[in-house]
Amino acid sequence: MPTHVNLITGNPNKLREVKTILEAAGIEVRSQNIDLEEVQGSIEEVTESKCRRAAEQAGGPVLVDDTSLCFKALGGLPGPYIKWFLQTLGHEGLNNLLAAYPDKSAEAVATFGYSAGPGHKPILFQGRCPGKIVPARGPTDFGWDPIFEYEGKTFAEMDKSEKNKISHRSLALQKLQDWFKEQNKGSE
Ligand SMILES: O=c1nc[nH]c2c1ncn2[C@H]1C[C@H](O)[C@@H](COP(=O)(O)OP(=O)(O)OP(=O)(O)O)O1
Ligand SMILES: [Mg+2]
Repeated sequence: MPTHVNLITGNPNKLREVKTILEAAGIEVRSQNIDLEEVQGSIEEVTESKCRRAAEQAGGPVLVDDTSLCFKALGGLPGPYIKWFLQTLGHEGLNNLLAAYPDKSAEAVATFGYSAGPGHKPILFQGRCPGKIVPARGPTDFGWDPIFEYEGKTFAEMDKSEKNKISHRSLALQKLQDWFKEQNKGSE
């Protein structure tokens, strides 16, 4: 296990969740807020490019998190473009996108990219959480949490610890920790 990671993000809510999850496993989370250009493409392409840029700009090992929200009825859109859809349409507009479809199911997808430094190929770790899109319920402090329902509760209605147990982000970070452990074995 590395003793720390450098999470490059401009999102304080993400940072808080990643800190809670990784610091429980003994990995210190440092962070730099570098504004990274985000390209278009598949979820994996977007994360890989974001991670490469982050490593170049930070000049060392980095971790990034790119989060998608995929609507089944829309063939996976907005996907990695959820940030712009959310900013432009809001919670109500996102619900309205699905008005024409009976299927409200969605998937929250966290894709972390880890790079050992500039020029090193990013390694991706993905976690997916199934849910459905509902009219907003609960506190509105983090993104689309109020409109994403998992087993009867929106993410916003859950305690932070409850969300962190089942979320897309915690599933992805579990894979990252498993990989760190594997790497350690190899070097022993
Ligand atoms: O667990 C989450 N629950 C609710 N909303 C969330 C979550 N995780 C990300 N989000 C929001 C933030 C942004 O509107 C979009 C993802 O965009 P994304 O580019 O990954 O995040 P960002 O630009 O805020 O931060 P960063 O500097 O790490 O790229 O979904
Ligand atoms: Mg972003």
